[in-house]
Amino acid sequence: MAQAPFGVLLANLGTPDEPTPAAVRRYLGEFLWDRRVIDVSRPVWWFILNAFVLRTRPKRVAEAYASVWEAEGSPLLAIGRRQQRALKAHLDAQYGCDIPVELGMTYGKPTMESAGLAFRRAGVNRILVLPLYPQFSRTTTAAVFDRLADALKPCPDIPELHFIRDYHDDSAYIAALAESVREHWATRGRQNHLLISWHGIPKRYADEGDPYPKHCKATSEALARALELEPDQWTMTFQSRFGREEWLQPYTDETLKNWDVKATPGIDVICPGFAADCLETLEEIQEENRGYFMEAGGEDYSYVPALNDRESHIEMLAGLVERNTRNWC
Ligand SMILES: C=CC1=C(C)c2cc3[nH]c(cc4nc(cc5[nH]c(cc1n2)c(C)c5CCC(=O)O)C(CCC(=O)O)=C4C)c(C)c3C=C
Ligand SMILES: [Fe+2]
Ligand SMILES: [Fe+2]
Repeated sequence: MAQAPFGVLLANLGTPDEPTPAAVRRYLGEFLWDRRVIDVSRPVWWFILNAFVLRTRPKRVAEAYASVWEAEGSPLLAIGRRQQRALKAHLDAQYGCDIPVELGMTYGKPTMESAGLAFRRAGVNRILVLPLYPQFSRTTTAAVFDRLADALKPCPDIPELHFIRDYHDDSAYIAALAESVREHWATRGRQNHLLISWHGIPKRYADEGDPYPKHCKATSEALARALELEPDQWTMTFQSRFGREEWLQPYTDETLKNWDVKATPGIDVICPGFAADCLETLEEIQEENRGYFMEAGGEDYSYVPALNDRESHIEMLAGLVERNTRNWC
């Protein structure tokens, strides 16, 4: 086979190795120490993190992970591996050569270093970095950038890199989301309303210039347009609050607890910011938040799965790769 013109690094957040308090503690210790995620002054945050957060949170969160753990491991990693294999098969056929596709996590395994080593072994010195975050945020996309730069620090030479910053308004991404909702309606029945839930960030980060909420709004509006929804047929909210600071509003859990169930007894819920299902969708959205809605008197609550390794998602990612590597082919 011909020499590969480039490699693709699929980057995602990372996940614990096991659904145990010890493994979750290791994972959270690395994740929550990143200044891109939490920017509180280091001595103050070191004390809060070690004296409180890492003493209490891992046990509860490990139980939540255990409830969604798959035979292949954490859903985020298991689905990430399936995405990696499917994208590679697609690109190999498209380019007629062996295109290395590696998975690298910002926190935990597989590390960015292991991905870099695989590219070196394959002999590629041009790498397309594709963070699996459609909407840019300093807390996720910029953290990939930092982690990659750290991984490259010991290298005497570095590869040529192209970094995809976001794809929140990519037409194939919006079409894949709309297709997944239509398919869900066809198989599970259509509810009265679509709730579009996004992982939140502290409001202060947005006030300081993080474009994340603007990207979420643009994706939500484009999806609603693609599905021909009227403004009163969809709502956008933010989930996964952490700490005491104000986060982006409206909050998903509060919205569901106060839902007007008489007017709208059934809802479909989608989380377009997650390229792969994970703890935040499978446990927090599909279980915990369903509970709030049903307790409020709701009748039907139906979660539309993430794009995961569905064909239209892989084709969309292959399209991004193609457009961003034209100079290299
Ligand atoms: C200050 C804390 C956090 C910010 C800011 C944040 C932003 C953010 N996160 C994602 C995507 C994911 N987050 C996931 C889990 C998770 N997130 C936080 C905290 C912040 N996230 C924590 C503490 C956790 C772990 C679980 C817990 O302790 O509650 C995951 C799932 C990982 C998995 O293993 O399944 C994802 C994915 C985005 C997109 C985002 C900002 C845009
Ligand atoms: Fe998060
Ligand atoms: Fe959560």
